Formats: sequence, C-alpha cells, structure tokens
Amino acid sequence: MPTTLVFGGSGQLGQCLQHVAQQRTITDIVFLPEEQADILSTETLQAVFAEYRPAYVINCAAYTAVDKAEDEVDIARRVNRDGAANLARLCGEYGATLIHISTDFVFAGTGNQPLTETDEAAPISVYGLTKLEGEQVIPQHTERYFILRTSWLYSEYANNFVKTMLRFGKEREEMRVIWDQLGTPTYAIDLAGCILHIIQTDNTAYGLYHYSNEGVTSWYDFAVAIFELGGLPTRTVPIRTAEYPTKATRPAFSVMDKTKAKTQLGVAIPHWRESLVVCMGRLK
Ligand SMILES: NC(=O)C1=CN([C@@H]2O[C@H](COP(=O)(O)OP(=O)(O)OC[C@H]3O[C@@H](n4cnc5c(N)ncnc54)[C@H](OP(=O)(O)O)[C@@H]3O)[C@@H](O)[C@H]2O)C=CC1
Ligand SMILES: Cc1cn([C@H]2C[C@H](O)[C@@H](COP(=O)(O)OP(=O)(O)O[C@H]3O[C@@H](C)C(=O)[C@@H](O)[C@H]3O)O2)c(=O)[nH]c1=O
Repeated sequence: MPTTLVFGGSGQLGQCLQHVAQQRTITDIVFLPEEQADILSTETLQAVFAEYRPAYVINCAAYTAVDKAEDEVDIARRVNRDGAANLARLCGEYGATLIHISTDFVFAGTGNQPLTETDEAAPISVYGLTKLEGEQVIPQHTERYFILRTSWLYSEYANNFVKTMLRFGKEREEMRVIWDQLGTPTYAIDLAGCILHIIQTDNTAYGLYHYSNEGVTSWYDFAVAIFELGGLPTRTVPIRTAEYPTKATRPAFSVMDKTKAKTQLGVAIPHWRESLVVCMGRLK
C-alpha cells in the first residue's frame, strides 16, 4: 500500500485503523498520536510531510467533546477547521490524497428522510459548526480529498456510547435514554475498513460521502440492544430530549443515505445490529 500517515492515531478511529491495518497486513502506514504530530503545529506538520512524503493522509484528529465545545469554541474551531486546513494545504503541496472524517452533526436534524450529500448542512452545535467549517476549507487547498461523514461511532476502543452503557448498566438498575433522536450507529472498525478500502483500491472518485452502518434506530433502542447483547438486566426507560438537558443541542434526525458510498466506493455496509454483535463479542 502507498505510504499513509494517520493523524489522531491514538483516538478511537485511529486505534480501529491500527487493528484493521494489522488484520490486512498493511505495513506502510504510520500512526501519529497528538504528542508526536499536533495538527495545529505547521512546523511539525511540515517536518512530518518532508520525512514521509505520504501518498495518503488520514485525518482522525478532532475536537469531539460535543457539550464542552459549547464553552470552548476557539479550541474546537482551531482543531476541527484550522487543523483540517493545515493538512489539506500540505496534501496539496505534496500531491497526497486526504481522507478526512466529518459528522452527522453538521445537519440540523429537522427532517425525516435519509440525508444525502447534497442536502443542506445547518449545524445546531459548536461541534457541528466547526466540523462543517473543516469540510468547507479542505477543497480550498486540494482537489484530492475524500470527506466521510459518519455518525454515532463506537468500538471496543476509547470512550463511546456502548462502553458508557455497559459501565453504567453494571452499576445501575435503570437507565433513562432518549428515544426521540434518530440516527444510525457506526462500528468504527467498519469505517476503518472502508477508509483502507479506498486506499487499497486506489479510488479516485474524490468528494463528500456518507458512511454509517445500515438501518435506523434511537439512542434508546440502541441502549436496549446493548443491554440485551451484554446480558445485563438493566431496565431502559425511554425519555424525551427535553428530559435529558445537555449543553449542546443534538439533531433529532440524522439518518444518512449511503447510496453514494456503496456505488462509488464499492463498499458493502453491515446493518448496525450485526456490527454491534461483533463488537460486543470482542468486548466480552
Ligand atoms: N466519536 C463519534 O461518535 C463520532 C466521531 N466522528 C468524527 O470521527 C473522527 C474520529 O473520532 P473519534 O476517533 O471517535 O474521536 P476521538 O476523540 O477518540 O479521537 C480524536 C483524536 O484526536 C486527537 N487530537 C485532538 N486534538 C488534536 C491535535 N491538535 N492534533 C492531533 N491530534 C489531536 C485526540 O487526542 P487527545 O485525546 O489527546 O485530545 C484524539 O486522540 C473525528 O473527526 C470525529 O469528529 C464523526 C461522527 C461520530
Ligand atoms: C449517557 C446517556 C446519554 N444519553 C443520550 C444523550 C445523547 O443524546 C445521546 C448520545 O450521548 P453521548 O454523549 O454518548 O454521545 P454524543 O457525544 O452526543 O455523540 C456524538 O458524538 C459526536 C462526536 C458525533 O460526531 C456524533 O455522531 C455523535 O456520535 O444519548 C441518554 O439519553 N442517557 C444517558 O444515560
């Protein structure tokens, strides 16, 4: 495989990429944690690009604390917008292809039909806004990019909803979980597989793509499935968003249409429950 650099290499998706790269015996891939490659340090980035001269750059680095971002607008914007711009600029200079990850939170979530890549983005949170700004700066620096919007990422690595539910579920008899926010969970291992597939197939259908698992669910139904598969007796109580106040507002409906990814990238996408079974098996 052509030389590939992964920024944000120790986050959830970064660790999933490491796992899948190992499974596929891909060796020409370098994982850079924040300590080694801060995407805000142009000096460090220049040195890293000059050393490796990558053909591909995968940007897994991001500011992902959705509620905290409401109070930390500046740092969220610097990482999610300026960091993306720094990488895109260098990719342009070096002729590398950038694979960047974005989010369903760029949508307002007021509709009820699966969202396509051409639907209007209108973020309702600082995190969503800064991620959209990141999407928008990339084409200003390079034409060779893939932006993959994904949603509700979970895996056996780092912190995520599945691990939170399992932890609380063991301690509590009852969990109150929102049922009026609909979307699709994405097993980060599946997304990692899709990213590496783009590189391994030398795909040049650059542009914006939606990628989540198949199907639709609510956080409540997702939690019910997690407890069921985890063999936990935890009672799950469906609540409305208003009953679970959070600093950031989240989209009520962010189900994404994956037709473009399936046709142009040639990926087969598992149903969210099928992938949850795999992840739960690994967590056990
Ligand atoms: N998690 C989710 O549910 C979803 C995530 N996404 C997107 O997917 C991508 C991957 O997310 P995920 O792996 O879950 O997120 P994580 O928060 O697990 O990983 C992000 C990584 O970026 C690192 N990072 C932060 N700032 C910098 C910086 N300045 N330079 C270099 N690295 C930095 C973080 O390091 P540290 O921890 O040390 O700060 C962390 O390791 C992100 O773009 C995110 O926006 C999209 C939809 C859903
Ligand atoms: C812990 C918990 C959460 N919830 C709700 C709150 C929220 O609406 C939903 C998910 O909460 P979390 O805080 O785990 O996840 P959240 O940070 O909202 O997840 C988002 O992260 C960013 C990075 C993304 O890009 C999004 O796609 C999405 O995955 O579940 C409950 O209803 N009950 C609970 O006990």
